[in-house]
Amino acid sequence: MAQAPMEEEECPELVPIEDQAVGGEEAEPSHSTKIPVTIITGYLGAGKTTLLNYILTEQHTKRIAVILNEFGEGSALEKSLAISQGGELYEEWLELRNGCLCCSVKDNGLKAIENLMQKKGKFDYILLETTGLADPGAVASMFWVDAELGSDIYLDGIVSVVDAKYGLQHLTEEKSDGLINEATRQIALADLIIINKTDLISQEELNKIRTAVRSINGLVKILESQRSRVDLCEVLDLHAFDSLSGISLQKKLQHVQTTHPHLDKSIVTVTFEMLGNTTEENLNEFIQNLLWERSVKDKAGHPMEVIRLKGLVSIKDKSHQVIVQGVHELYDLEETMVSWKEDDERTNRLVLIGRNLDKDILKQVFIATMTEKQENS
Ligand SMILES: Nc1nc2c(ncn2[C@@H]2O[C@H](COP(=O)(O)OP(=O)(O)OP(=O)(O)O)[C@@H](O)[C@H]2O)c(=O)[nH]1
Ligand SMILES: [Zn+2]
Repeated sequence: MAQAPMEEEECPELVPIEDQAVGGEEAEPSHSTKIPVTIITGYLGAGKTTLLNYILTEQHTKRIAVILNEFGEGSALEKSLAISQGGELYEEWLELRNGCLCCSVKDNGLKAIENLMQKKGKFDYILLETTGLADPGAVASMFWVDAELGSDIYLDGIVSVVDAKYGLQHLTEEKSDGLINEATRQIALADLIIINKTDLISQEELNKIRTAVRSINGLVKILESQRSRVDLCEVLDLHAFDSLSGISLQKKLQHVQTTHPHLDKSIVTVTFEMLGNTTEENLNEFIQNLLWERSVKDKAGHPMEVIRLKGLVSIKDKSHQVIVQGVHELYDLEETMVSWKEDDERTNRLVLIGRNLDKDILKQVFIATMTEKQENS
């Protein structure tokens, strides 16, 4: 179950979600009948639309719906949701009641998708292109949370297209409010990175951008492309957010290394492993202190800011490995299909991507949370 902190900001004029219980469909749709959504993000002009078009022309077995997510900054009250399928373009107008992306999209965007599916029949796949300045975390969260509401859509993965020529420049742009810039967020959150437009740069420049991307996200798979031409098996059906990714995550986690600040002074990947079992309660406490309370601080006293969290942990009395997923303040624990063998050493491995992260402190806090409650109980 994805967990979110209690909403503190006020969220005016939320449109109530109607038609929740249409017909007698009580059983949650099984995974195979749910429709995956891949979020395609990347800075302005990086090659997102080119990738979408490439997928649409290459993919002939799936009915793919494409959503151009023009929601975002600014005060525009109406935005269009264009959906193309098999070359036809449908457009629906959405009214955004306020400027808040997460609130408006959550209630209107999904509704529009669901309405469209009712009208046009089911799709096999949804591709959603965000605007270049979007924080994909907000968009990802809405699909993730909605999965709890019995929606038949699930988040498959976040793909970020990086402009080979201007990517470095985008990553170093400083925001006046001191927040993490969008280009960096898009890389931190990605399950797959495509460095596109490699025709425009030298091998040396390519190495530089690769290094920069890797320094931010130590976990992500990196592809290179021209005109966004990549093997579609690497893009679709990643299952990056569900327990099916348990096996591949296990392999991946073994190779992740803590990265060191490179460009942006502070965004890094930190990974650590702790032998033993934890409990669900302790794990929740650790994660909530980190993501919600922001009470875990680095040596200089800055709160650690986690954008993406992944892990495989061992919960006492559970026979299978448990996968931990986090995007911003949302997180989720789910039992995988990978069981602990008799002679396996039970272990917990976490990967965190974010700012002001200090591996030693994180490890200490994790251990402290693990032992604290066990002694009490
Ligand atoms: N040289 C070169 N140009 C490319 C490549 N891929 C895409 N382009 C061009 O780059 C421009 C932007 O591509 P888009 O796919 O529209 O980029 P986008 O990320 O969707 O852009 P926005 O939606 O405006 O943020 C277009 O003119 C493309 O033709 C590439 O590999 N090499
Ligand atoms: Zn585009």
